[in-house]
Amino acid sequence: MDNSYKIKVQNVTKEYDLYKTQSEKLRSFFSLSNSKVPHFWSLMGISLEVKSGETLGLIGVNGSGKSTLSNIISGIIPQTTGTVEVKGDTSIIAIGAGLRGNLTGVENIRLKALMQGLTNPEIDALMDDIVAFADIGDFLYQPVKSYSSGMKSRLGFAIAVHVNPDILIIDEALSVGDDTFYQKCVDKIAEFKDLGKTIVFVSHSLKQVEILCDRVAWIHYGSLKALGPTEEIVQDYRDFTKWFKKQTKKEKKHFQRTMKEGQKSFDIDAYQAQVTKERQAATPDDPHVADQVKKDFYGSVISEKMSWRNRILTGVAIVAMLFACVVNISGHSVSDVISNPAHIVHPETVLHDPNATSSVK
Ligand SMILES: Nc1ncnc2c1ncn2[C@@H]1O[C@H](COP(=O)(O)OP(=O)(O)OP(=O)(O)O)[C@@H](O)[C@H]1O
Repeated sequence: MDNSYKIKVQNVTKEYDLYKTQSEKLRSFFSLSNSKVPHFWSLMGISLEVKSGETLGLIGVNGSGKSTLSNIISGIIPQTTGTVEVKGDTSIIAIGAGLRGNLTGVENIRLKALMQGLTNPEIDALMDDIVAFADIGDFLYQPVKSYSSGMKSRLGFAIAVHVNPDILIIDEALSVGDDTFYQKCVDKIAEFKDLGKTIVFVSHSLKQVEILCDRVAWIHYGSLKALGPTEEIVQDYRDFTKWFKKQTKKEKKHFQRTMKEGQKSFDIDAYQAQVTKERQAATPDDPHVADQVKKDFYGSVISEKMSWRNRILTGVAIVAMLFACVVNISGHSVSDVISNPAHIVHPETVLHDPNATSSVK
């Protein structure tokens, strides 16, 4: 196995605002509301590398952040902070990921393949193989929204493995298929491994993880709890689930609540300060560490909230648009209204006054 990395994730966090309504979300986007929206940190600073030709498993309890991480690596959702370097074309297989519900299976095959950079003749040459692998019969000509989760998984898997990606991200795709399809997928994944492709494999099935993965990352309530050889990490995780199962109902609830509270109260500034301190300790002679950390945290992310500059520009654009609308309704030209603003509120005096100097548009 080549030791260079294919995927490098550094200090990645993901914050969600827990809006109650769409209007609350819209108001917050324009920062028109000061009401405190509760936050939730789905990821609280994940750093890991996936080596070229490696299969990395992502395991963890429900809601721990596995899909969030795989979606960030695939570029489906942006991270809140941190950097993600991906060398190669990823292709994600998650149930329904990237499939458009209103398009048929065949249309989805073409769309996803085109998005992956294939030409129409290349897609035509692959079509029969993809159709045979998916094996969903006439449903191929039906809109995907009518598919069962197993059918979506079959189609998604069939497309992803045939467009020849460098990196394959498989998120729980095997859990919904029947036994025949499962075996076909396992064989295909093994084929991919033999070809030296890089795979990120998200699964609750520790057996599948043991069969397929070289290393495993255990994501635990938004943090990277452990990363290492499959056997060791899977054993640690089994020990944890055994311990958890032994707890009383009340203890389990308390544990889960405490972990989730930690995700709600995560302090991104304190995390940035901690990373800065660690890097300064490692490179004490470098005076630019703080600036570099800031760049690493925020340099490659697009803010999901508006900056003050953009808010001002948006405000100016809205005022200009409203002004143009009112001028249009008044029947005057822009220059008339600017030289005599009263025209805007007395349009009829101009429209019907033959002595008026203003021109009517
Ligand atoms: N759009 C969203 N808005 C708010 N919270 C979200 C959103 N998407 C995910 N989350 C939260 O982020 C956390 C991580 O979710 P994620 O789907 O990544 O977990 P997971 O480990 O893949 O879970 P599972 O094993 O159940 O598939 C969960 O608590 C989830 O509720």
